[in-house]
Amino acid sequence: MAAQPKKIIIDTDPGIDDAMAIFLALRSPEVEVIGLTTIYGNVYTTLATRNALHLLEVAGRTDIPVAEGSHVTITKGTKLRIADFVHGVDGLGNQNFSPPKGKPIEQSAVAFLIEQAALYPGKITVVALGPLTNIALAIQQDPSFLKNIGQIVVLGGAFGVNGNVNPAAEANIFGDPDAADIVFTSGADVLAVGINVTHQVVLSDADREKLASSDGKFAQYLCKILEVYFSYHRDAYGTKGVYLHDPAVLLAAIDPSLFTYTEGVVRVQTSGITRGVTILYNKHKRFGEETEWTDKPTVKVAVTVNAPAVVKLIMERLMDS
Ligand SMILES: O=c1[nH]cnc2c1ncn2[C@@H]1O[C@H](CO)[C@@H](O)[C@H]1O
Repeated sequence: MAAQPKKIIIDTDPGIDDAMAIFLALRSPEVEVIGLTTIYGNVYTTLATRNALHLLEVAGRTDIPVAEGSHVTITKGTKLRIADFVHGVDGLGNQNFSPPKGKPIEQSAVAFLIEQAALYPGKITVVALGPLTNIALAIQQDPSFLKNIGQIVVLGGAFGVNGNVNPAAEANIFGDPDAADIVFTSGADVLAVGINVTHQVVLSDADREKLASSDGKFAQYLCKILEVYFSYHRDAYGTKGVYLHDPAVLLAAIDPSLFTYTEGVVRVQTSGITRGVTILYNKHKRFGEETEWTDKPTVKVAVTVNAPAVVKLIMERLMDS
């Protein structure tokens, strides 16, 4: 008998690469998307909700609930850093899509996360593609969430490399460093995939042409919205391709064997010039003194990725849609 698909909730701030990840999930028989929860990051939360509903309408999957997440950081910060220069002002490549017909469910993202984890104890994977506010709030608000949640797969961090917001910090962690530190030290089964790994997963110009020439519904849609993302990468990195952060991380939730991992304690700097930096203690040295890493739960952190296999799988699934 075929294995039951893994139930996933995607916590997302769509976002062009978020759109790819959501479509990829909907084309992946290994997982069942039981809901989308929204968060600020690439766009403000209100627009993230609108875009999540829109993407599900494009996919013909309005059966999937969307629960709106926090509009502020866990410390109630409202000076959010929004990456409209990466994704366009609408978050989806400046396409002026008409507003979605659907509405988010009444329940908040945090309430939805807590409820679903309790309904399916140990069975749900949260794929967190934005700042970690909703997940940290779920951890704080209900002690049962930590016990009930299966795995939390996080796109976040820059382990041993420069960030993408500044030399220290990666965008999702920078968005809410306090929330990230709560999640990483919570004791949950956390797998973090940082940009040290996702920067190896590149969609080239040639790949994009291949997507454009396929008649896959998702491929066609994505080709429309990808131009802004390509142009940002050309300006910021001088590359002709784009980084597939979110879809790569979705695949880490689906098939962990596409990546290799290490395990250790991750702490996040929450202030100062290195605010948002992620530091993994690899346990190679036993420190004589207590540190801020001592006696904290460990998480898994991705180290390498089989990039050709990941890009191939993403392409295949988006073209076959
Ligand atoms: O330069 C950037 N600033 C802010 N966000 C970015 C930048 N580049 C990519 N992303 C977005 O942040 C996540 C990965 O860190 C991805 O979701 C990507 O779309």
